[in-house]
Amino acid sequence: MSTDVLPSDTADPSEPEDLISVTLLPPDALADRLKSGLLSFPVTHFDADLRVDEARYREHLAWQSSFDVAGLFAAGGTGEGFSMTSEEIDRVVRIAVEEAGSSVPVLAPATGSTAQAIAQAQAAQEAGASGLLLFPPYLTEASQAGLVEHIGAVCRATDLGVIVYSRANAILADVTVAEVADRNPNLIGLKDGIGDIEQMTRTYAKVGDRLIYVGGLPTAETFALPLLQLGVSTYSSALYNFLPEFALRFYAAVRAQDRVAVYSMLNDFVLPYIDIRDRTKGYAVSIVKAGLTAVGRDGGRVRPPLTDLTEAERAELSALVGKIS
Ligand SMILES: O=CCCC(=O)C(=O)O
Repeated sequence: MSTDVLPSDTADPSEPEDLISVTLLPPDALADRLKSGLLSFPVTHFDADLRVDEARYREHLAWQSSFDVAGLFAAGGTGEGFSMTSEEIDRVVRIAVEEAGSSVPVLAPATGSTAQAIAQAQAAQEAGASGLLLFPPYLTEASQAGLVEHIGAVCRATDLGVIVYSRANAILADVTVAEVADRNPNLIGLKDGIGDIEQMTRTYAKVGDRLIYVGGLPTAETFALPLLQLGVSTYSSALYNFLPEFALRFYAAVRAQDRVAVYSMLNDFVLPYIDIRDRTKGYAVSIVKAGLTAVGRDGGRVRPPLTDLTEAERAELSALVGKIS
């Protein structure tokens, strides 16, 4: 298993320069790239039998990477990585690197047990991914000391930059974030899936710019403006899947701290959108696929344990999308 990652200053002459410059970024360069813009978390398309629909996924990736985004996280939360086998994740990551990797850094998930996350991290490096998003371990509760060991084991298994996802059974205290940042040079970021203002404040106060910070709550636009003030570097946008121009306009308004523009877009779309989203657990992903269908790009169905929007909810969403399109 090759573990050497060619940083751009030792490019392989047989590789086209742009491929080396985007997909094989050293961790610190990846961090700088990711914090510079909005982050794409593409859905993964499934066919009528809920198998990965490669053709439609490729088409979606080509569209998503044609706009100015800083990174693309394959098989992330919105990508339903939690519903895939390791083999499917590897396949989806390889497709994403092929389809989008020459224009935007592609990051892969590392999920589940420590052993599984290590195997996925090494497969992702082999597949040409630029970095990793380390998800919480599966199911079990864990102590902070146990999470430090889990995160360290995965970081040591790869040369890629790693972003750790604080959420669910893996909520990281500020002192834990400081410890894993100190122990793991290739740990480049923290994705916040909690939205606790005090916790984010304490973490940034203690760790500062040693890490980048990704706002990663469902429909992250809702929290983007206040989180920016706490030190959060950027955020992941699921809305970007079906309203890329809107999502980029929203991101620009957040960066400009244009409160009037941000609240206008929150009122016009985001808040009514999350009213639909909040009707059923898991809709944060299902509504994105329904949004793709609403804009004329079939998003397909979600896999269990998620459920799809009802026809009435789809009609409500289409009407909302129609108002801002
Ligand atoms: O707004 C979106 C959150 C997307 C995300 O962070 C994920 O899919 O994991």
